[in-house]
Amino acid sequence: MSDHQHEHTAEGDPCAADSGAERYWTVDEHLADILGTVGPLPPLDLQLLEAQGCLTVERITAGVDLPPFDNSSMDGYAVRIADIEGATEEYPSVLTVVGDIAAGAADLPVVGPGQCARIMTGAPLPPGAEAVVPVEWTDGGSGGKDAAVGMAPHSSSPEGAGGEVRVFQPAENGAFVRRRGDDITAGQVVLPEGTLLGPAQIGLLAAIGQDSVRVRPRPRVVVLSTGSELVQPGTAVGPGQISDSNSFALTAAARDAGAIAYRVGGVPDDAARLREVVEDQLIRADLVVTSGGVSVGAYDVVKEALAPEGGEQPPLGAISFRKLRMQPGKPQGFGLLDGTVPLFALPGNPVSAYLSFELFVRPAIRAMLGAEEVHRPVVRAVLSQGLRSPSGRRQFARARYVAGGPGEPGSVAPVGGAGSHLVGPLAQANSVIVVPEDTTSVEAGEQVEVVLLEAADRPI
Ligand SMILES: Nc1nc2c(c(=O)[nH]1)N[C@H]1C(S)=C(S)[C@@H](COP(=O)(O)OP(=O)(O)OC[C@H]3O[C@@H](n4cnc5c(N)ncnc54)[C@H](O)[C@@H]3O)O[C@H]1N2
Ligand code: MOO
Repeated sequence: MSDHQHEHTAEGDPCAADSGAERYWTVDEHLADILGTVGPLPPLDLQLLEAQGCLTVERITAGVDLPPFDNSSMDGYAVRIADIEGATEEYPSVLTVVGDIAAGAADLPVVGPGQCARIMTGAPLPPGAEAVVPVEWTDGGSGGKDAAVGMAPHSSSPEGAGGEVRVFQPAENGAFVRRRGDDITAGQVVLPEGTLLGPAQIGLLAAIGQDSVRVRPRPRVVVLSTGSELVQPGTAVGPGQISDSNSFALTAAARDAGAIAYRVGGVPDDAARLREVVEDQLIRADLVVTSGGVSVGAYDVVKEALAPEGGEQPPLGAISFRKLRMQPGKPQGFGLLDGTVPLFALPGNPVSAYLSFELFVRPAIRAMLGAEEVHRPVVRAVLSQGLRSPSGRRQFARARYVAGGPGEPGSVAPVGGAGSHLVGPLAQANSVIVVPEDTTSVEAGEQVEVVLLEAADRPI
């Protein structure tokens, strides 16, 4: 066995120390419990920019035509086509300019035979006009024979809105005119139910005059970490202390999943204090995530606070603490606070906490958002180095995945060892290799299942 393979054995891993008597849940049973408990949040009307990244809950119908009126797609002259038939550079049509129409103009001149109106892009086509000729096809009203390259600004040259203009080319009926309703007609369904609102969809809603939209809102996720050893990053780390990294990683992961996430810094190992904090946070939480304090240690306060045994206080909710057939992430707590707010009590080891979030909390957040696909993408890839795995556990080994060429599987290499404290390699990983419960080793060259943690597409 190579040194590298040795690193990936479960030897020395605390998760290997099972008592045997207790019932273990499978990963799939735990996930089924979660997805059977958590559902989409009730819809809300949100301001357009608040709704970015959310899914619509009803189809959106336009109440207006777009464009709302016939208008010019060019800066030029609004003309009657009979007046410019056969026009050439040598024999231009000479038209009388009866007015100047800016975008937003409401009072429009009538264009009669032999007449035209100077018109800007987006300005309404005046009555009588049938087409627009771009200013480049004219002398721009200069009286000269040469084509104009542009128009003098109205403020410095108001005379351009009068006098005469020479047109050097004919145009077809409707040339450079954007017709009312050629984009969208009133009554048309512009976004089906379940549309993900990105920039273009938000722009469309604004274009049809909507300032709010009915969506599944982003869940508000409160992340708290427990442990008296924790200090906040930026403050001095004393003997036996460590920086609280879980609350940062999990808050970032919650945002990445599409939630509005609130990070609550470390709560000391004091069950009464933790109960208070959780109760306070319930005001703003659609989902609560804690890390630490769920194994069998004397200071594992999350269990004590949330599922007190024989205590005086009633439990805050029905939180079940269980062991899973997985590594990392063996101890897990899940249930509803107050009968409504899901709480995930994740293990404290940083790798366990983060991977538990990706595998269990992220799907719950996405289910609350109303997403159809709640899981990270899974692919098959060729393992580039042998890997050992504990028996009876589904192992999630941190890895780097490289996509293959067209029609080819990608390749995947484990990074770091199996220790749940290894945050360095975790930051290099873009995926996890899934080794099934009954597999204790996989050889280089074999295909494995890989969960991609960095999807190419966005959260929902
Ligand atoms: N006798 C046993 N001991 C342990 C078992 C077991 O079955 N029997 N399970 C081990 C496994 S597996 C895990 S995972 C951990 C879970 O422990 P807890 O959830 O109770 O977490 P803590 O004890 O509070 O902390 C574990 C570890 O993680 C560090 N930690 C905690 N919070 C943070 C944070 N916010 N940021 C960074 N690091 C954090 C903490 O300092 C500990 O080193 O239990 C094993 N033990
Ligand atoms: O099972 Mo624990 O690996 O360190 O979460």
